[in-house]
Amino acid sequence: MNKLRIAVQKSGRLNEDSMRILKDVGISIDNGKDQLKAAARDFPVEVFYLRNGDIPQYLKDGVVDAAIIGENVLIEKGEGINFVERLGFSKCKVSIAVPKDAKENSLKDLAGKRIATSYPKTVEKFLAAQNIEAQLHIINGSVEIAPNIGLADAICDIVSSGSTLFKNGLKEIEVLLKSEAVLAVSPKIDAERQAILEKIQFRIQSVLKGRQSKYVLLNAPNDKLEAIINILPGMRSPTVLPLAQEGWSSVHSVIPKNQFWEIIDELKKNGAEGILVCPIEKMVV
Ligand SMILES: Nc1ncnc2c1ncn2[C@@H]1O[C@H](COP(=O)(O)OP(=O)(O)OP(=O)(O)O)[C@@H](O)[C@H]1O
Ligand SMILES: O=P(O)(O)OC[C@H]1O[C@H](OP(=O)(O)OP(=O)(O)O)[C@H](O)[C@@H]1O
Ligand SMILES: [Mg+2]
Repeated sequence: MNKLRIAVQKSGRLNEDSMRILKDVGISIDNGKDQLKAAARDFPVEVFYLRNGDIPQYLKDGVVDAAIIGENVLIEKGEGINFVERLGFSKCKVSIAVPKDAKENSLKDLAGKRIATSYPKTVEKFLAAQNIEAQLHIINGSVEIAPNIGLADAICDIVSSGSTLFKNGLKEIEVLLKSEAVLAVSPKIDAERQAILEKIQFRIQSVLKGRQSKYVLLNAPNDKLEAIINILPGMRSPTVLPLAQEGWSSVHSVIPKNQFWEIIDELKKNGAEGILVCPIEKMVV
C-alpha cells in the first residue's frame, strides 16, 4: 500500500504544534527530527521534515502529498495549491509597518518608497491592486531592522503580538493578510493517498472540535432545571440524570470554549452548584 507523504516544518514555530496534531490523530512517529523522513507506526503515513519555505515547491512537484504549513507561505509561494483545513495554531498577520514617527499612514503613501520584505509576491500583489509602485528589497530574516539601518522606508513581515515592531520603533499601517497553519494538499495527489488524507482530515476535525469545546457537569435543584437547560447548548441537548438526593439532578453538556466564562456565570446565577469542567479529547458529531 502506498503511504501518504506529509511534510512538516523541521524546526521552528510550526514544528511542535504540527507534531502534536499528528499525534492527536493517531500518527505516532518514533524517531523525530534527526531523520529527514520517518514512517508512522500505526498508519500508512510518512512524515518529511522540511524547511517551511521549501514546502510549496515539494507540493507542486508532488514529492509530498500534503503538508502542515503557514497559509502566508502558501499565498506567497504556493500558487495552485489548495488547503483543506485550517488548524487553529500559528495565527499571525502579514503587515506593512513604518517607523513610528513617519508621515506615511497608508499603502498609498508608499509610492516610490523602499520596502524590505521576505514576502515580495504578496506585497507586489497588494501594491499592484492599488496601482502603487514601490521598490522591494528582499531579505530573509530580521526584516524589522531594515528602516533603522537605512535599508528601507517600510517593511512587510509577520506580526503576531506586535512586540518585534514595538522594539524596533515601528508602527503597523496596513494588514495585508491573516494567516494560520493549514493542511495543504498537492495538486498531484493520487486517489489512494487522497483516501488516506480524507481519513486524517476527518480525525483532525474531531480533534479541533474537541479543542474548541468543554464538557460541563453540574448539580441543580429540579425547579431550576428549565432555566439551566435553556442556557446550555449541548451536542443535541443536555443530559439530565437524577441525583441520589431527591429533588436534585445532575446536568451534563458540551459548551463552546470561547463562551465558557459567560455560560458559567449564567449557570451560577440560575442556581447551578458543583460545576465541573473537563477537556474534550475528540468530538465526533
Ligand atoms: N511570531 C509569530 N507568531 C505566530 N506565527 C508565526 C510567527 N512567526 C511566524 N509564524 C508562522 O509560522 C511559520 C513558520 O515561521 P518560522 O519563523 O518558524 O519559519 P521560517 O523561518 O519562516 O521558515 P523555514 O522553516 O523555512 O526556516 C510562518 O510562516 C508563519 O505562518
Ligand atoms: O509580533 P511578534 O509576536 O513580535 O512576532 C513577529 C516576529 O516573529 C517572527 O520572527 P521569528 O521570531 O520567527 O524570527 P525569524 O525572523 O528568525 O523567523 C516574525 O518574522 C516577526 O519578526
Ligand atoms: Mg520566523
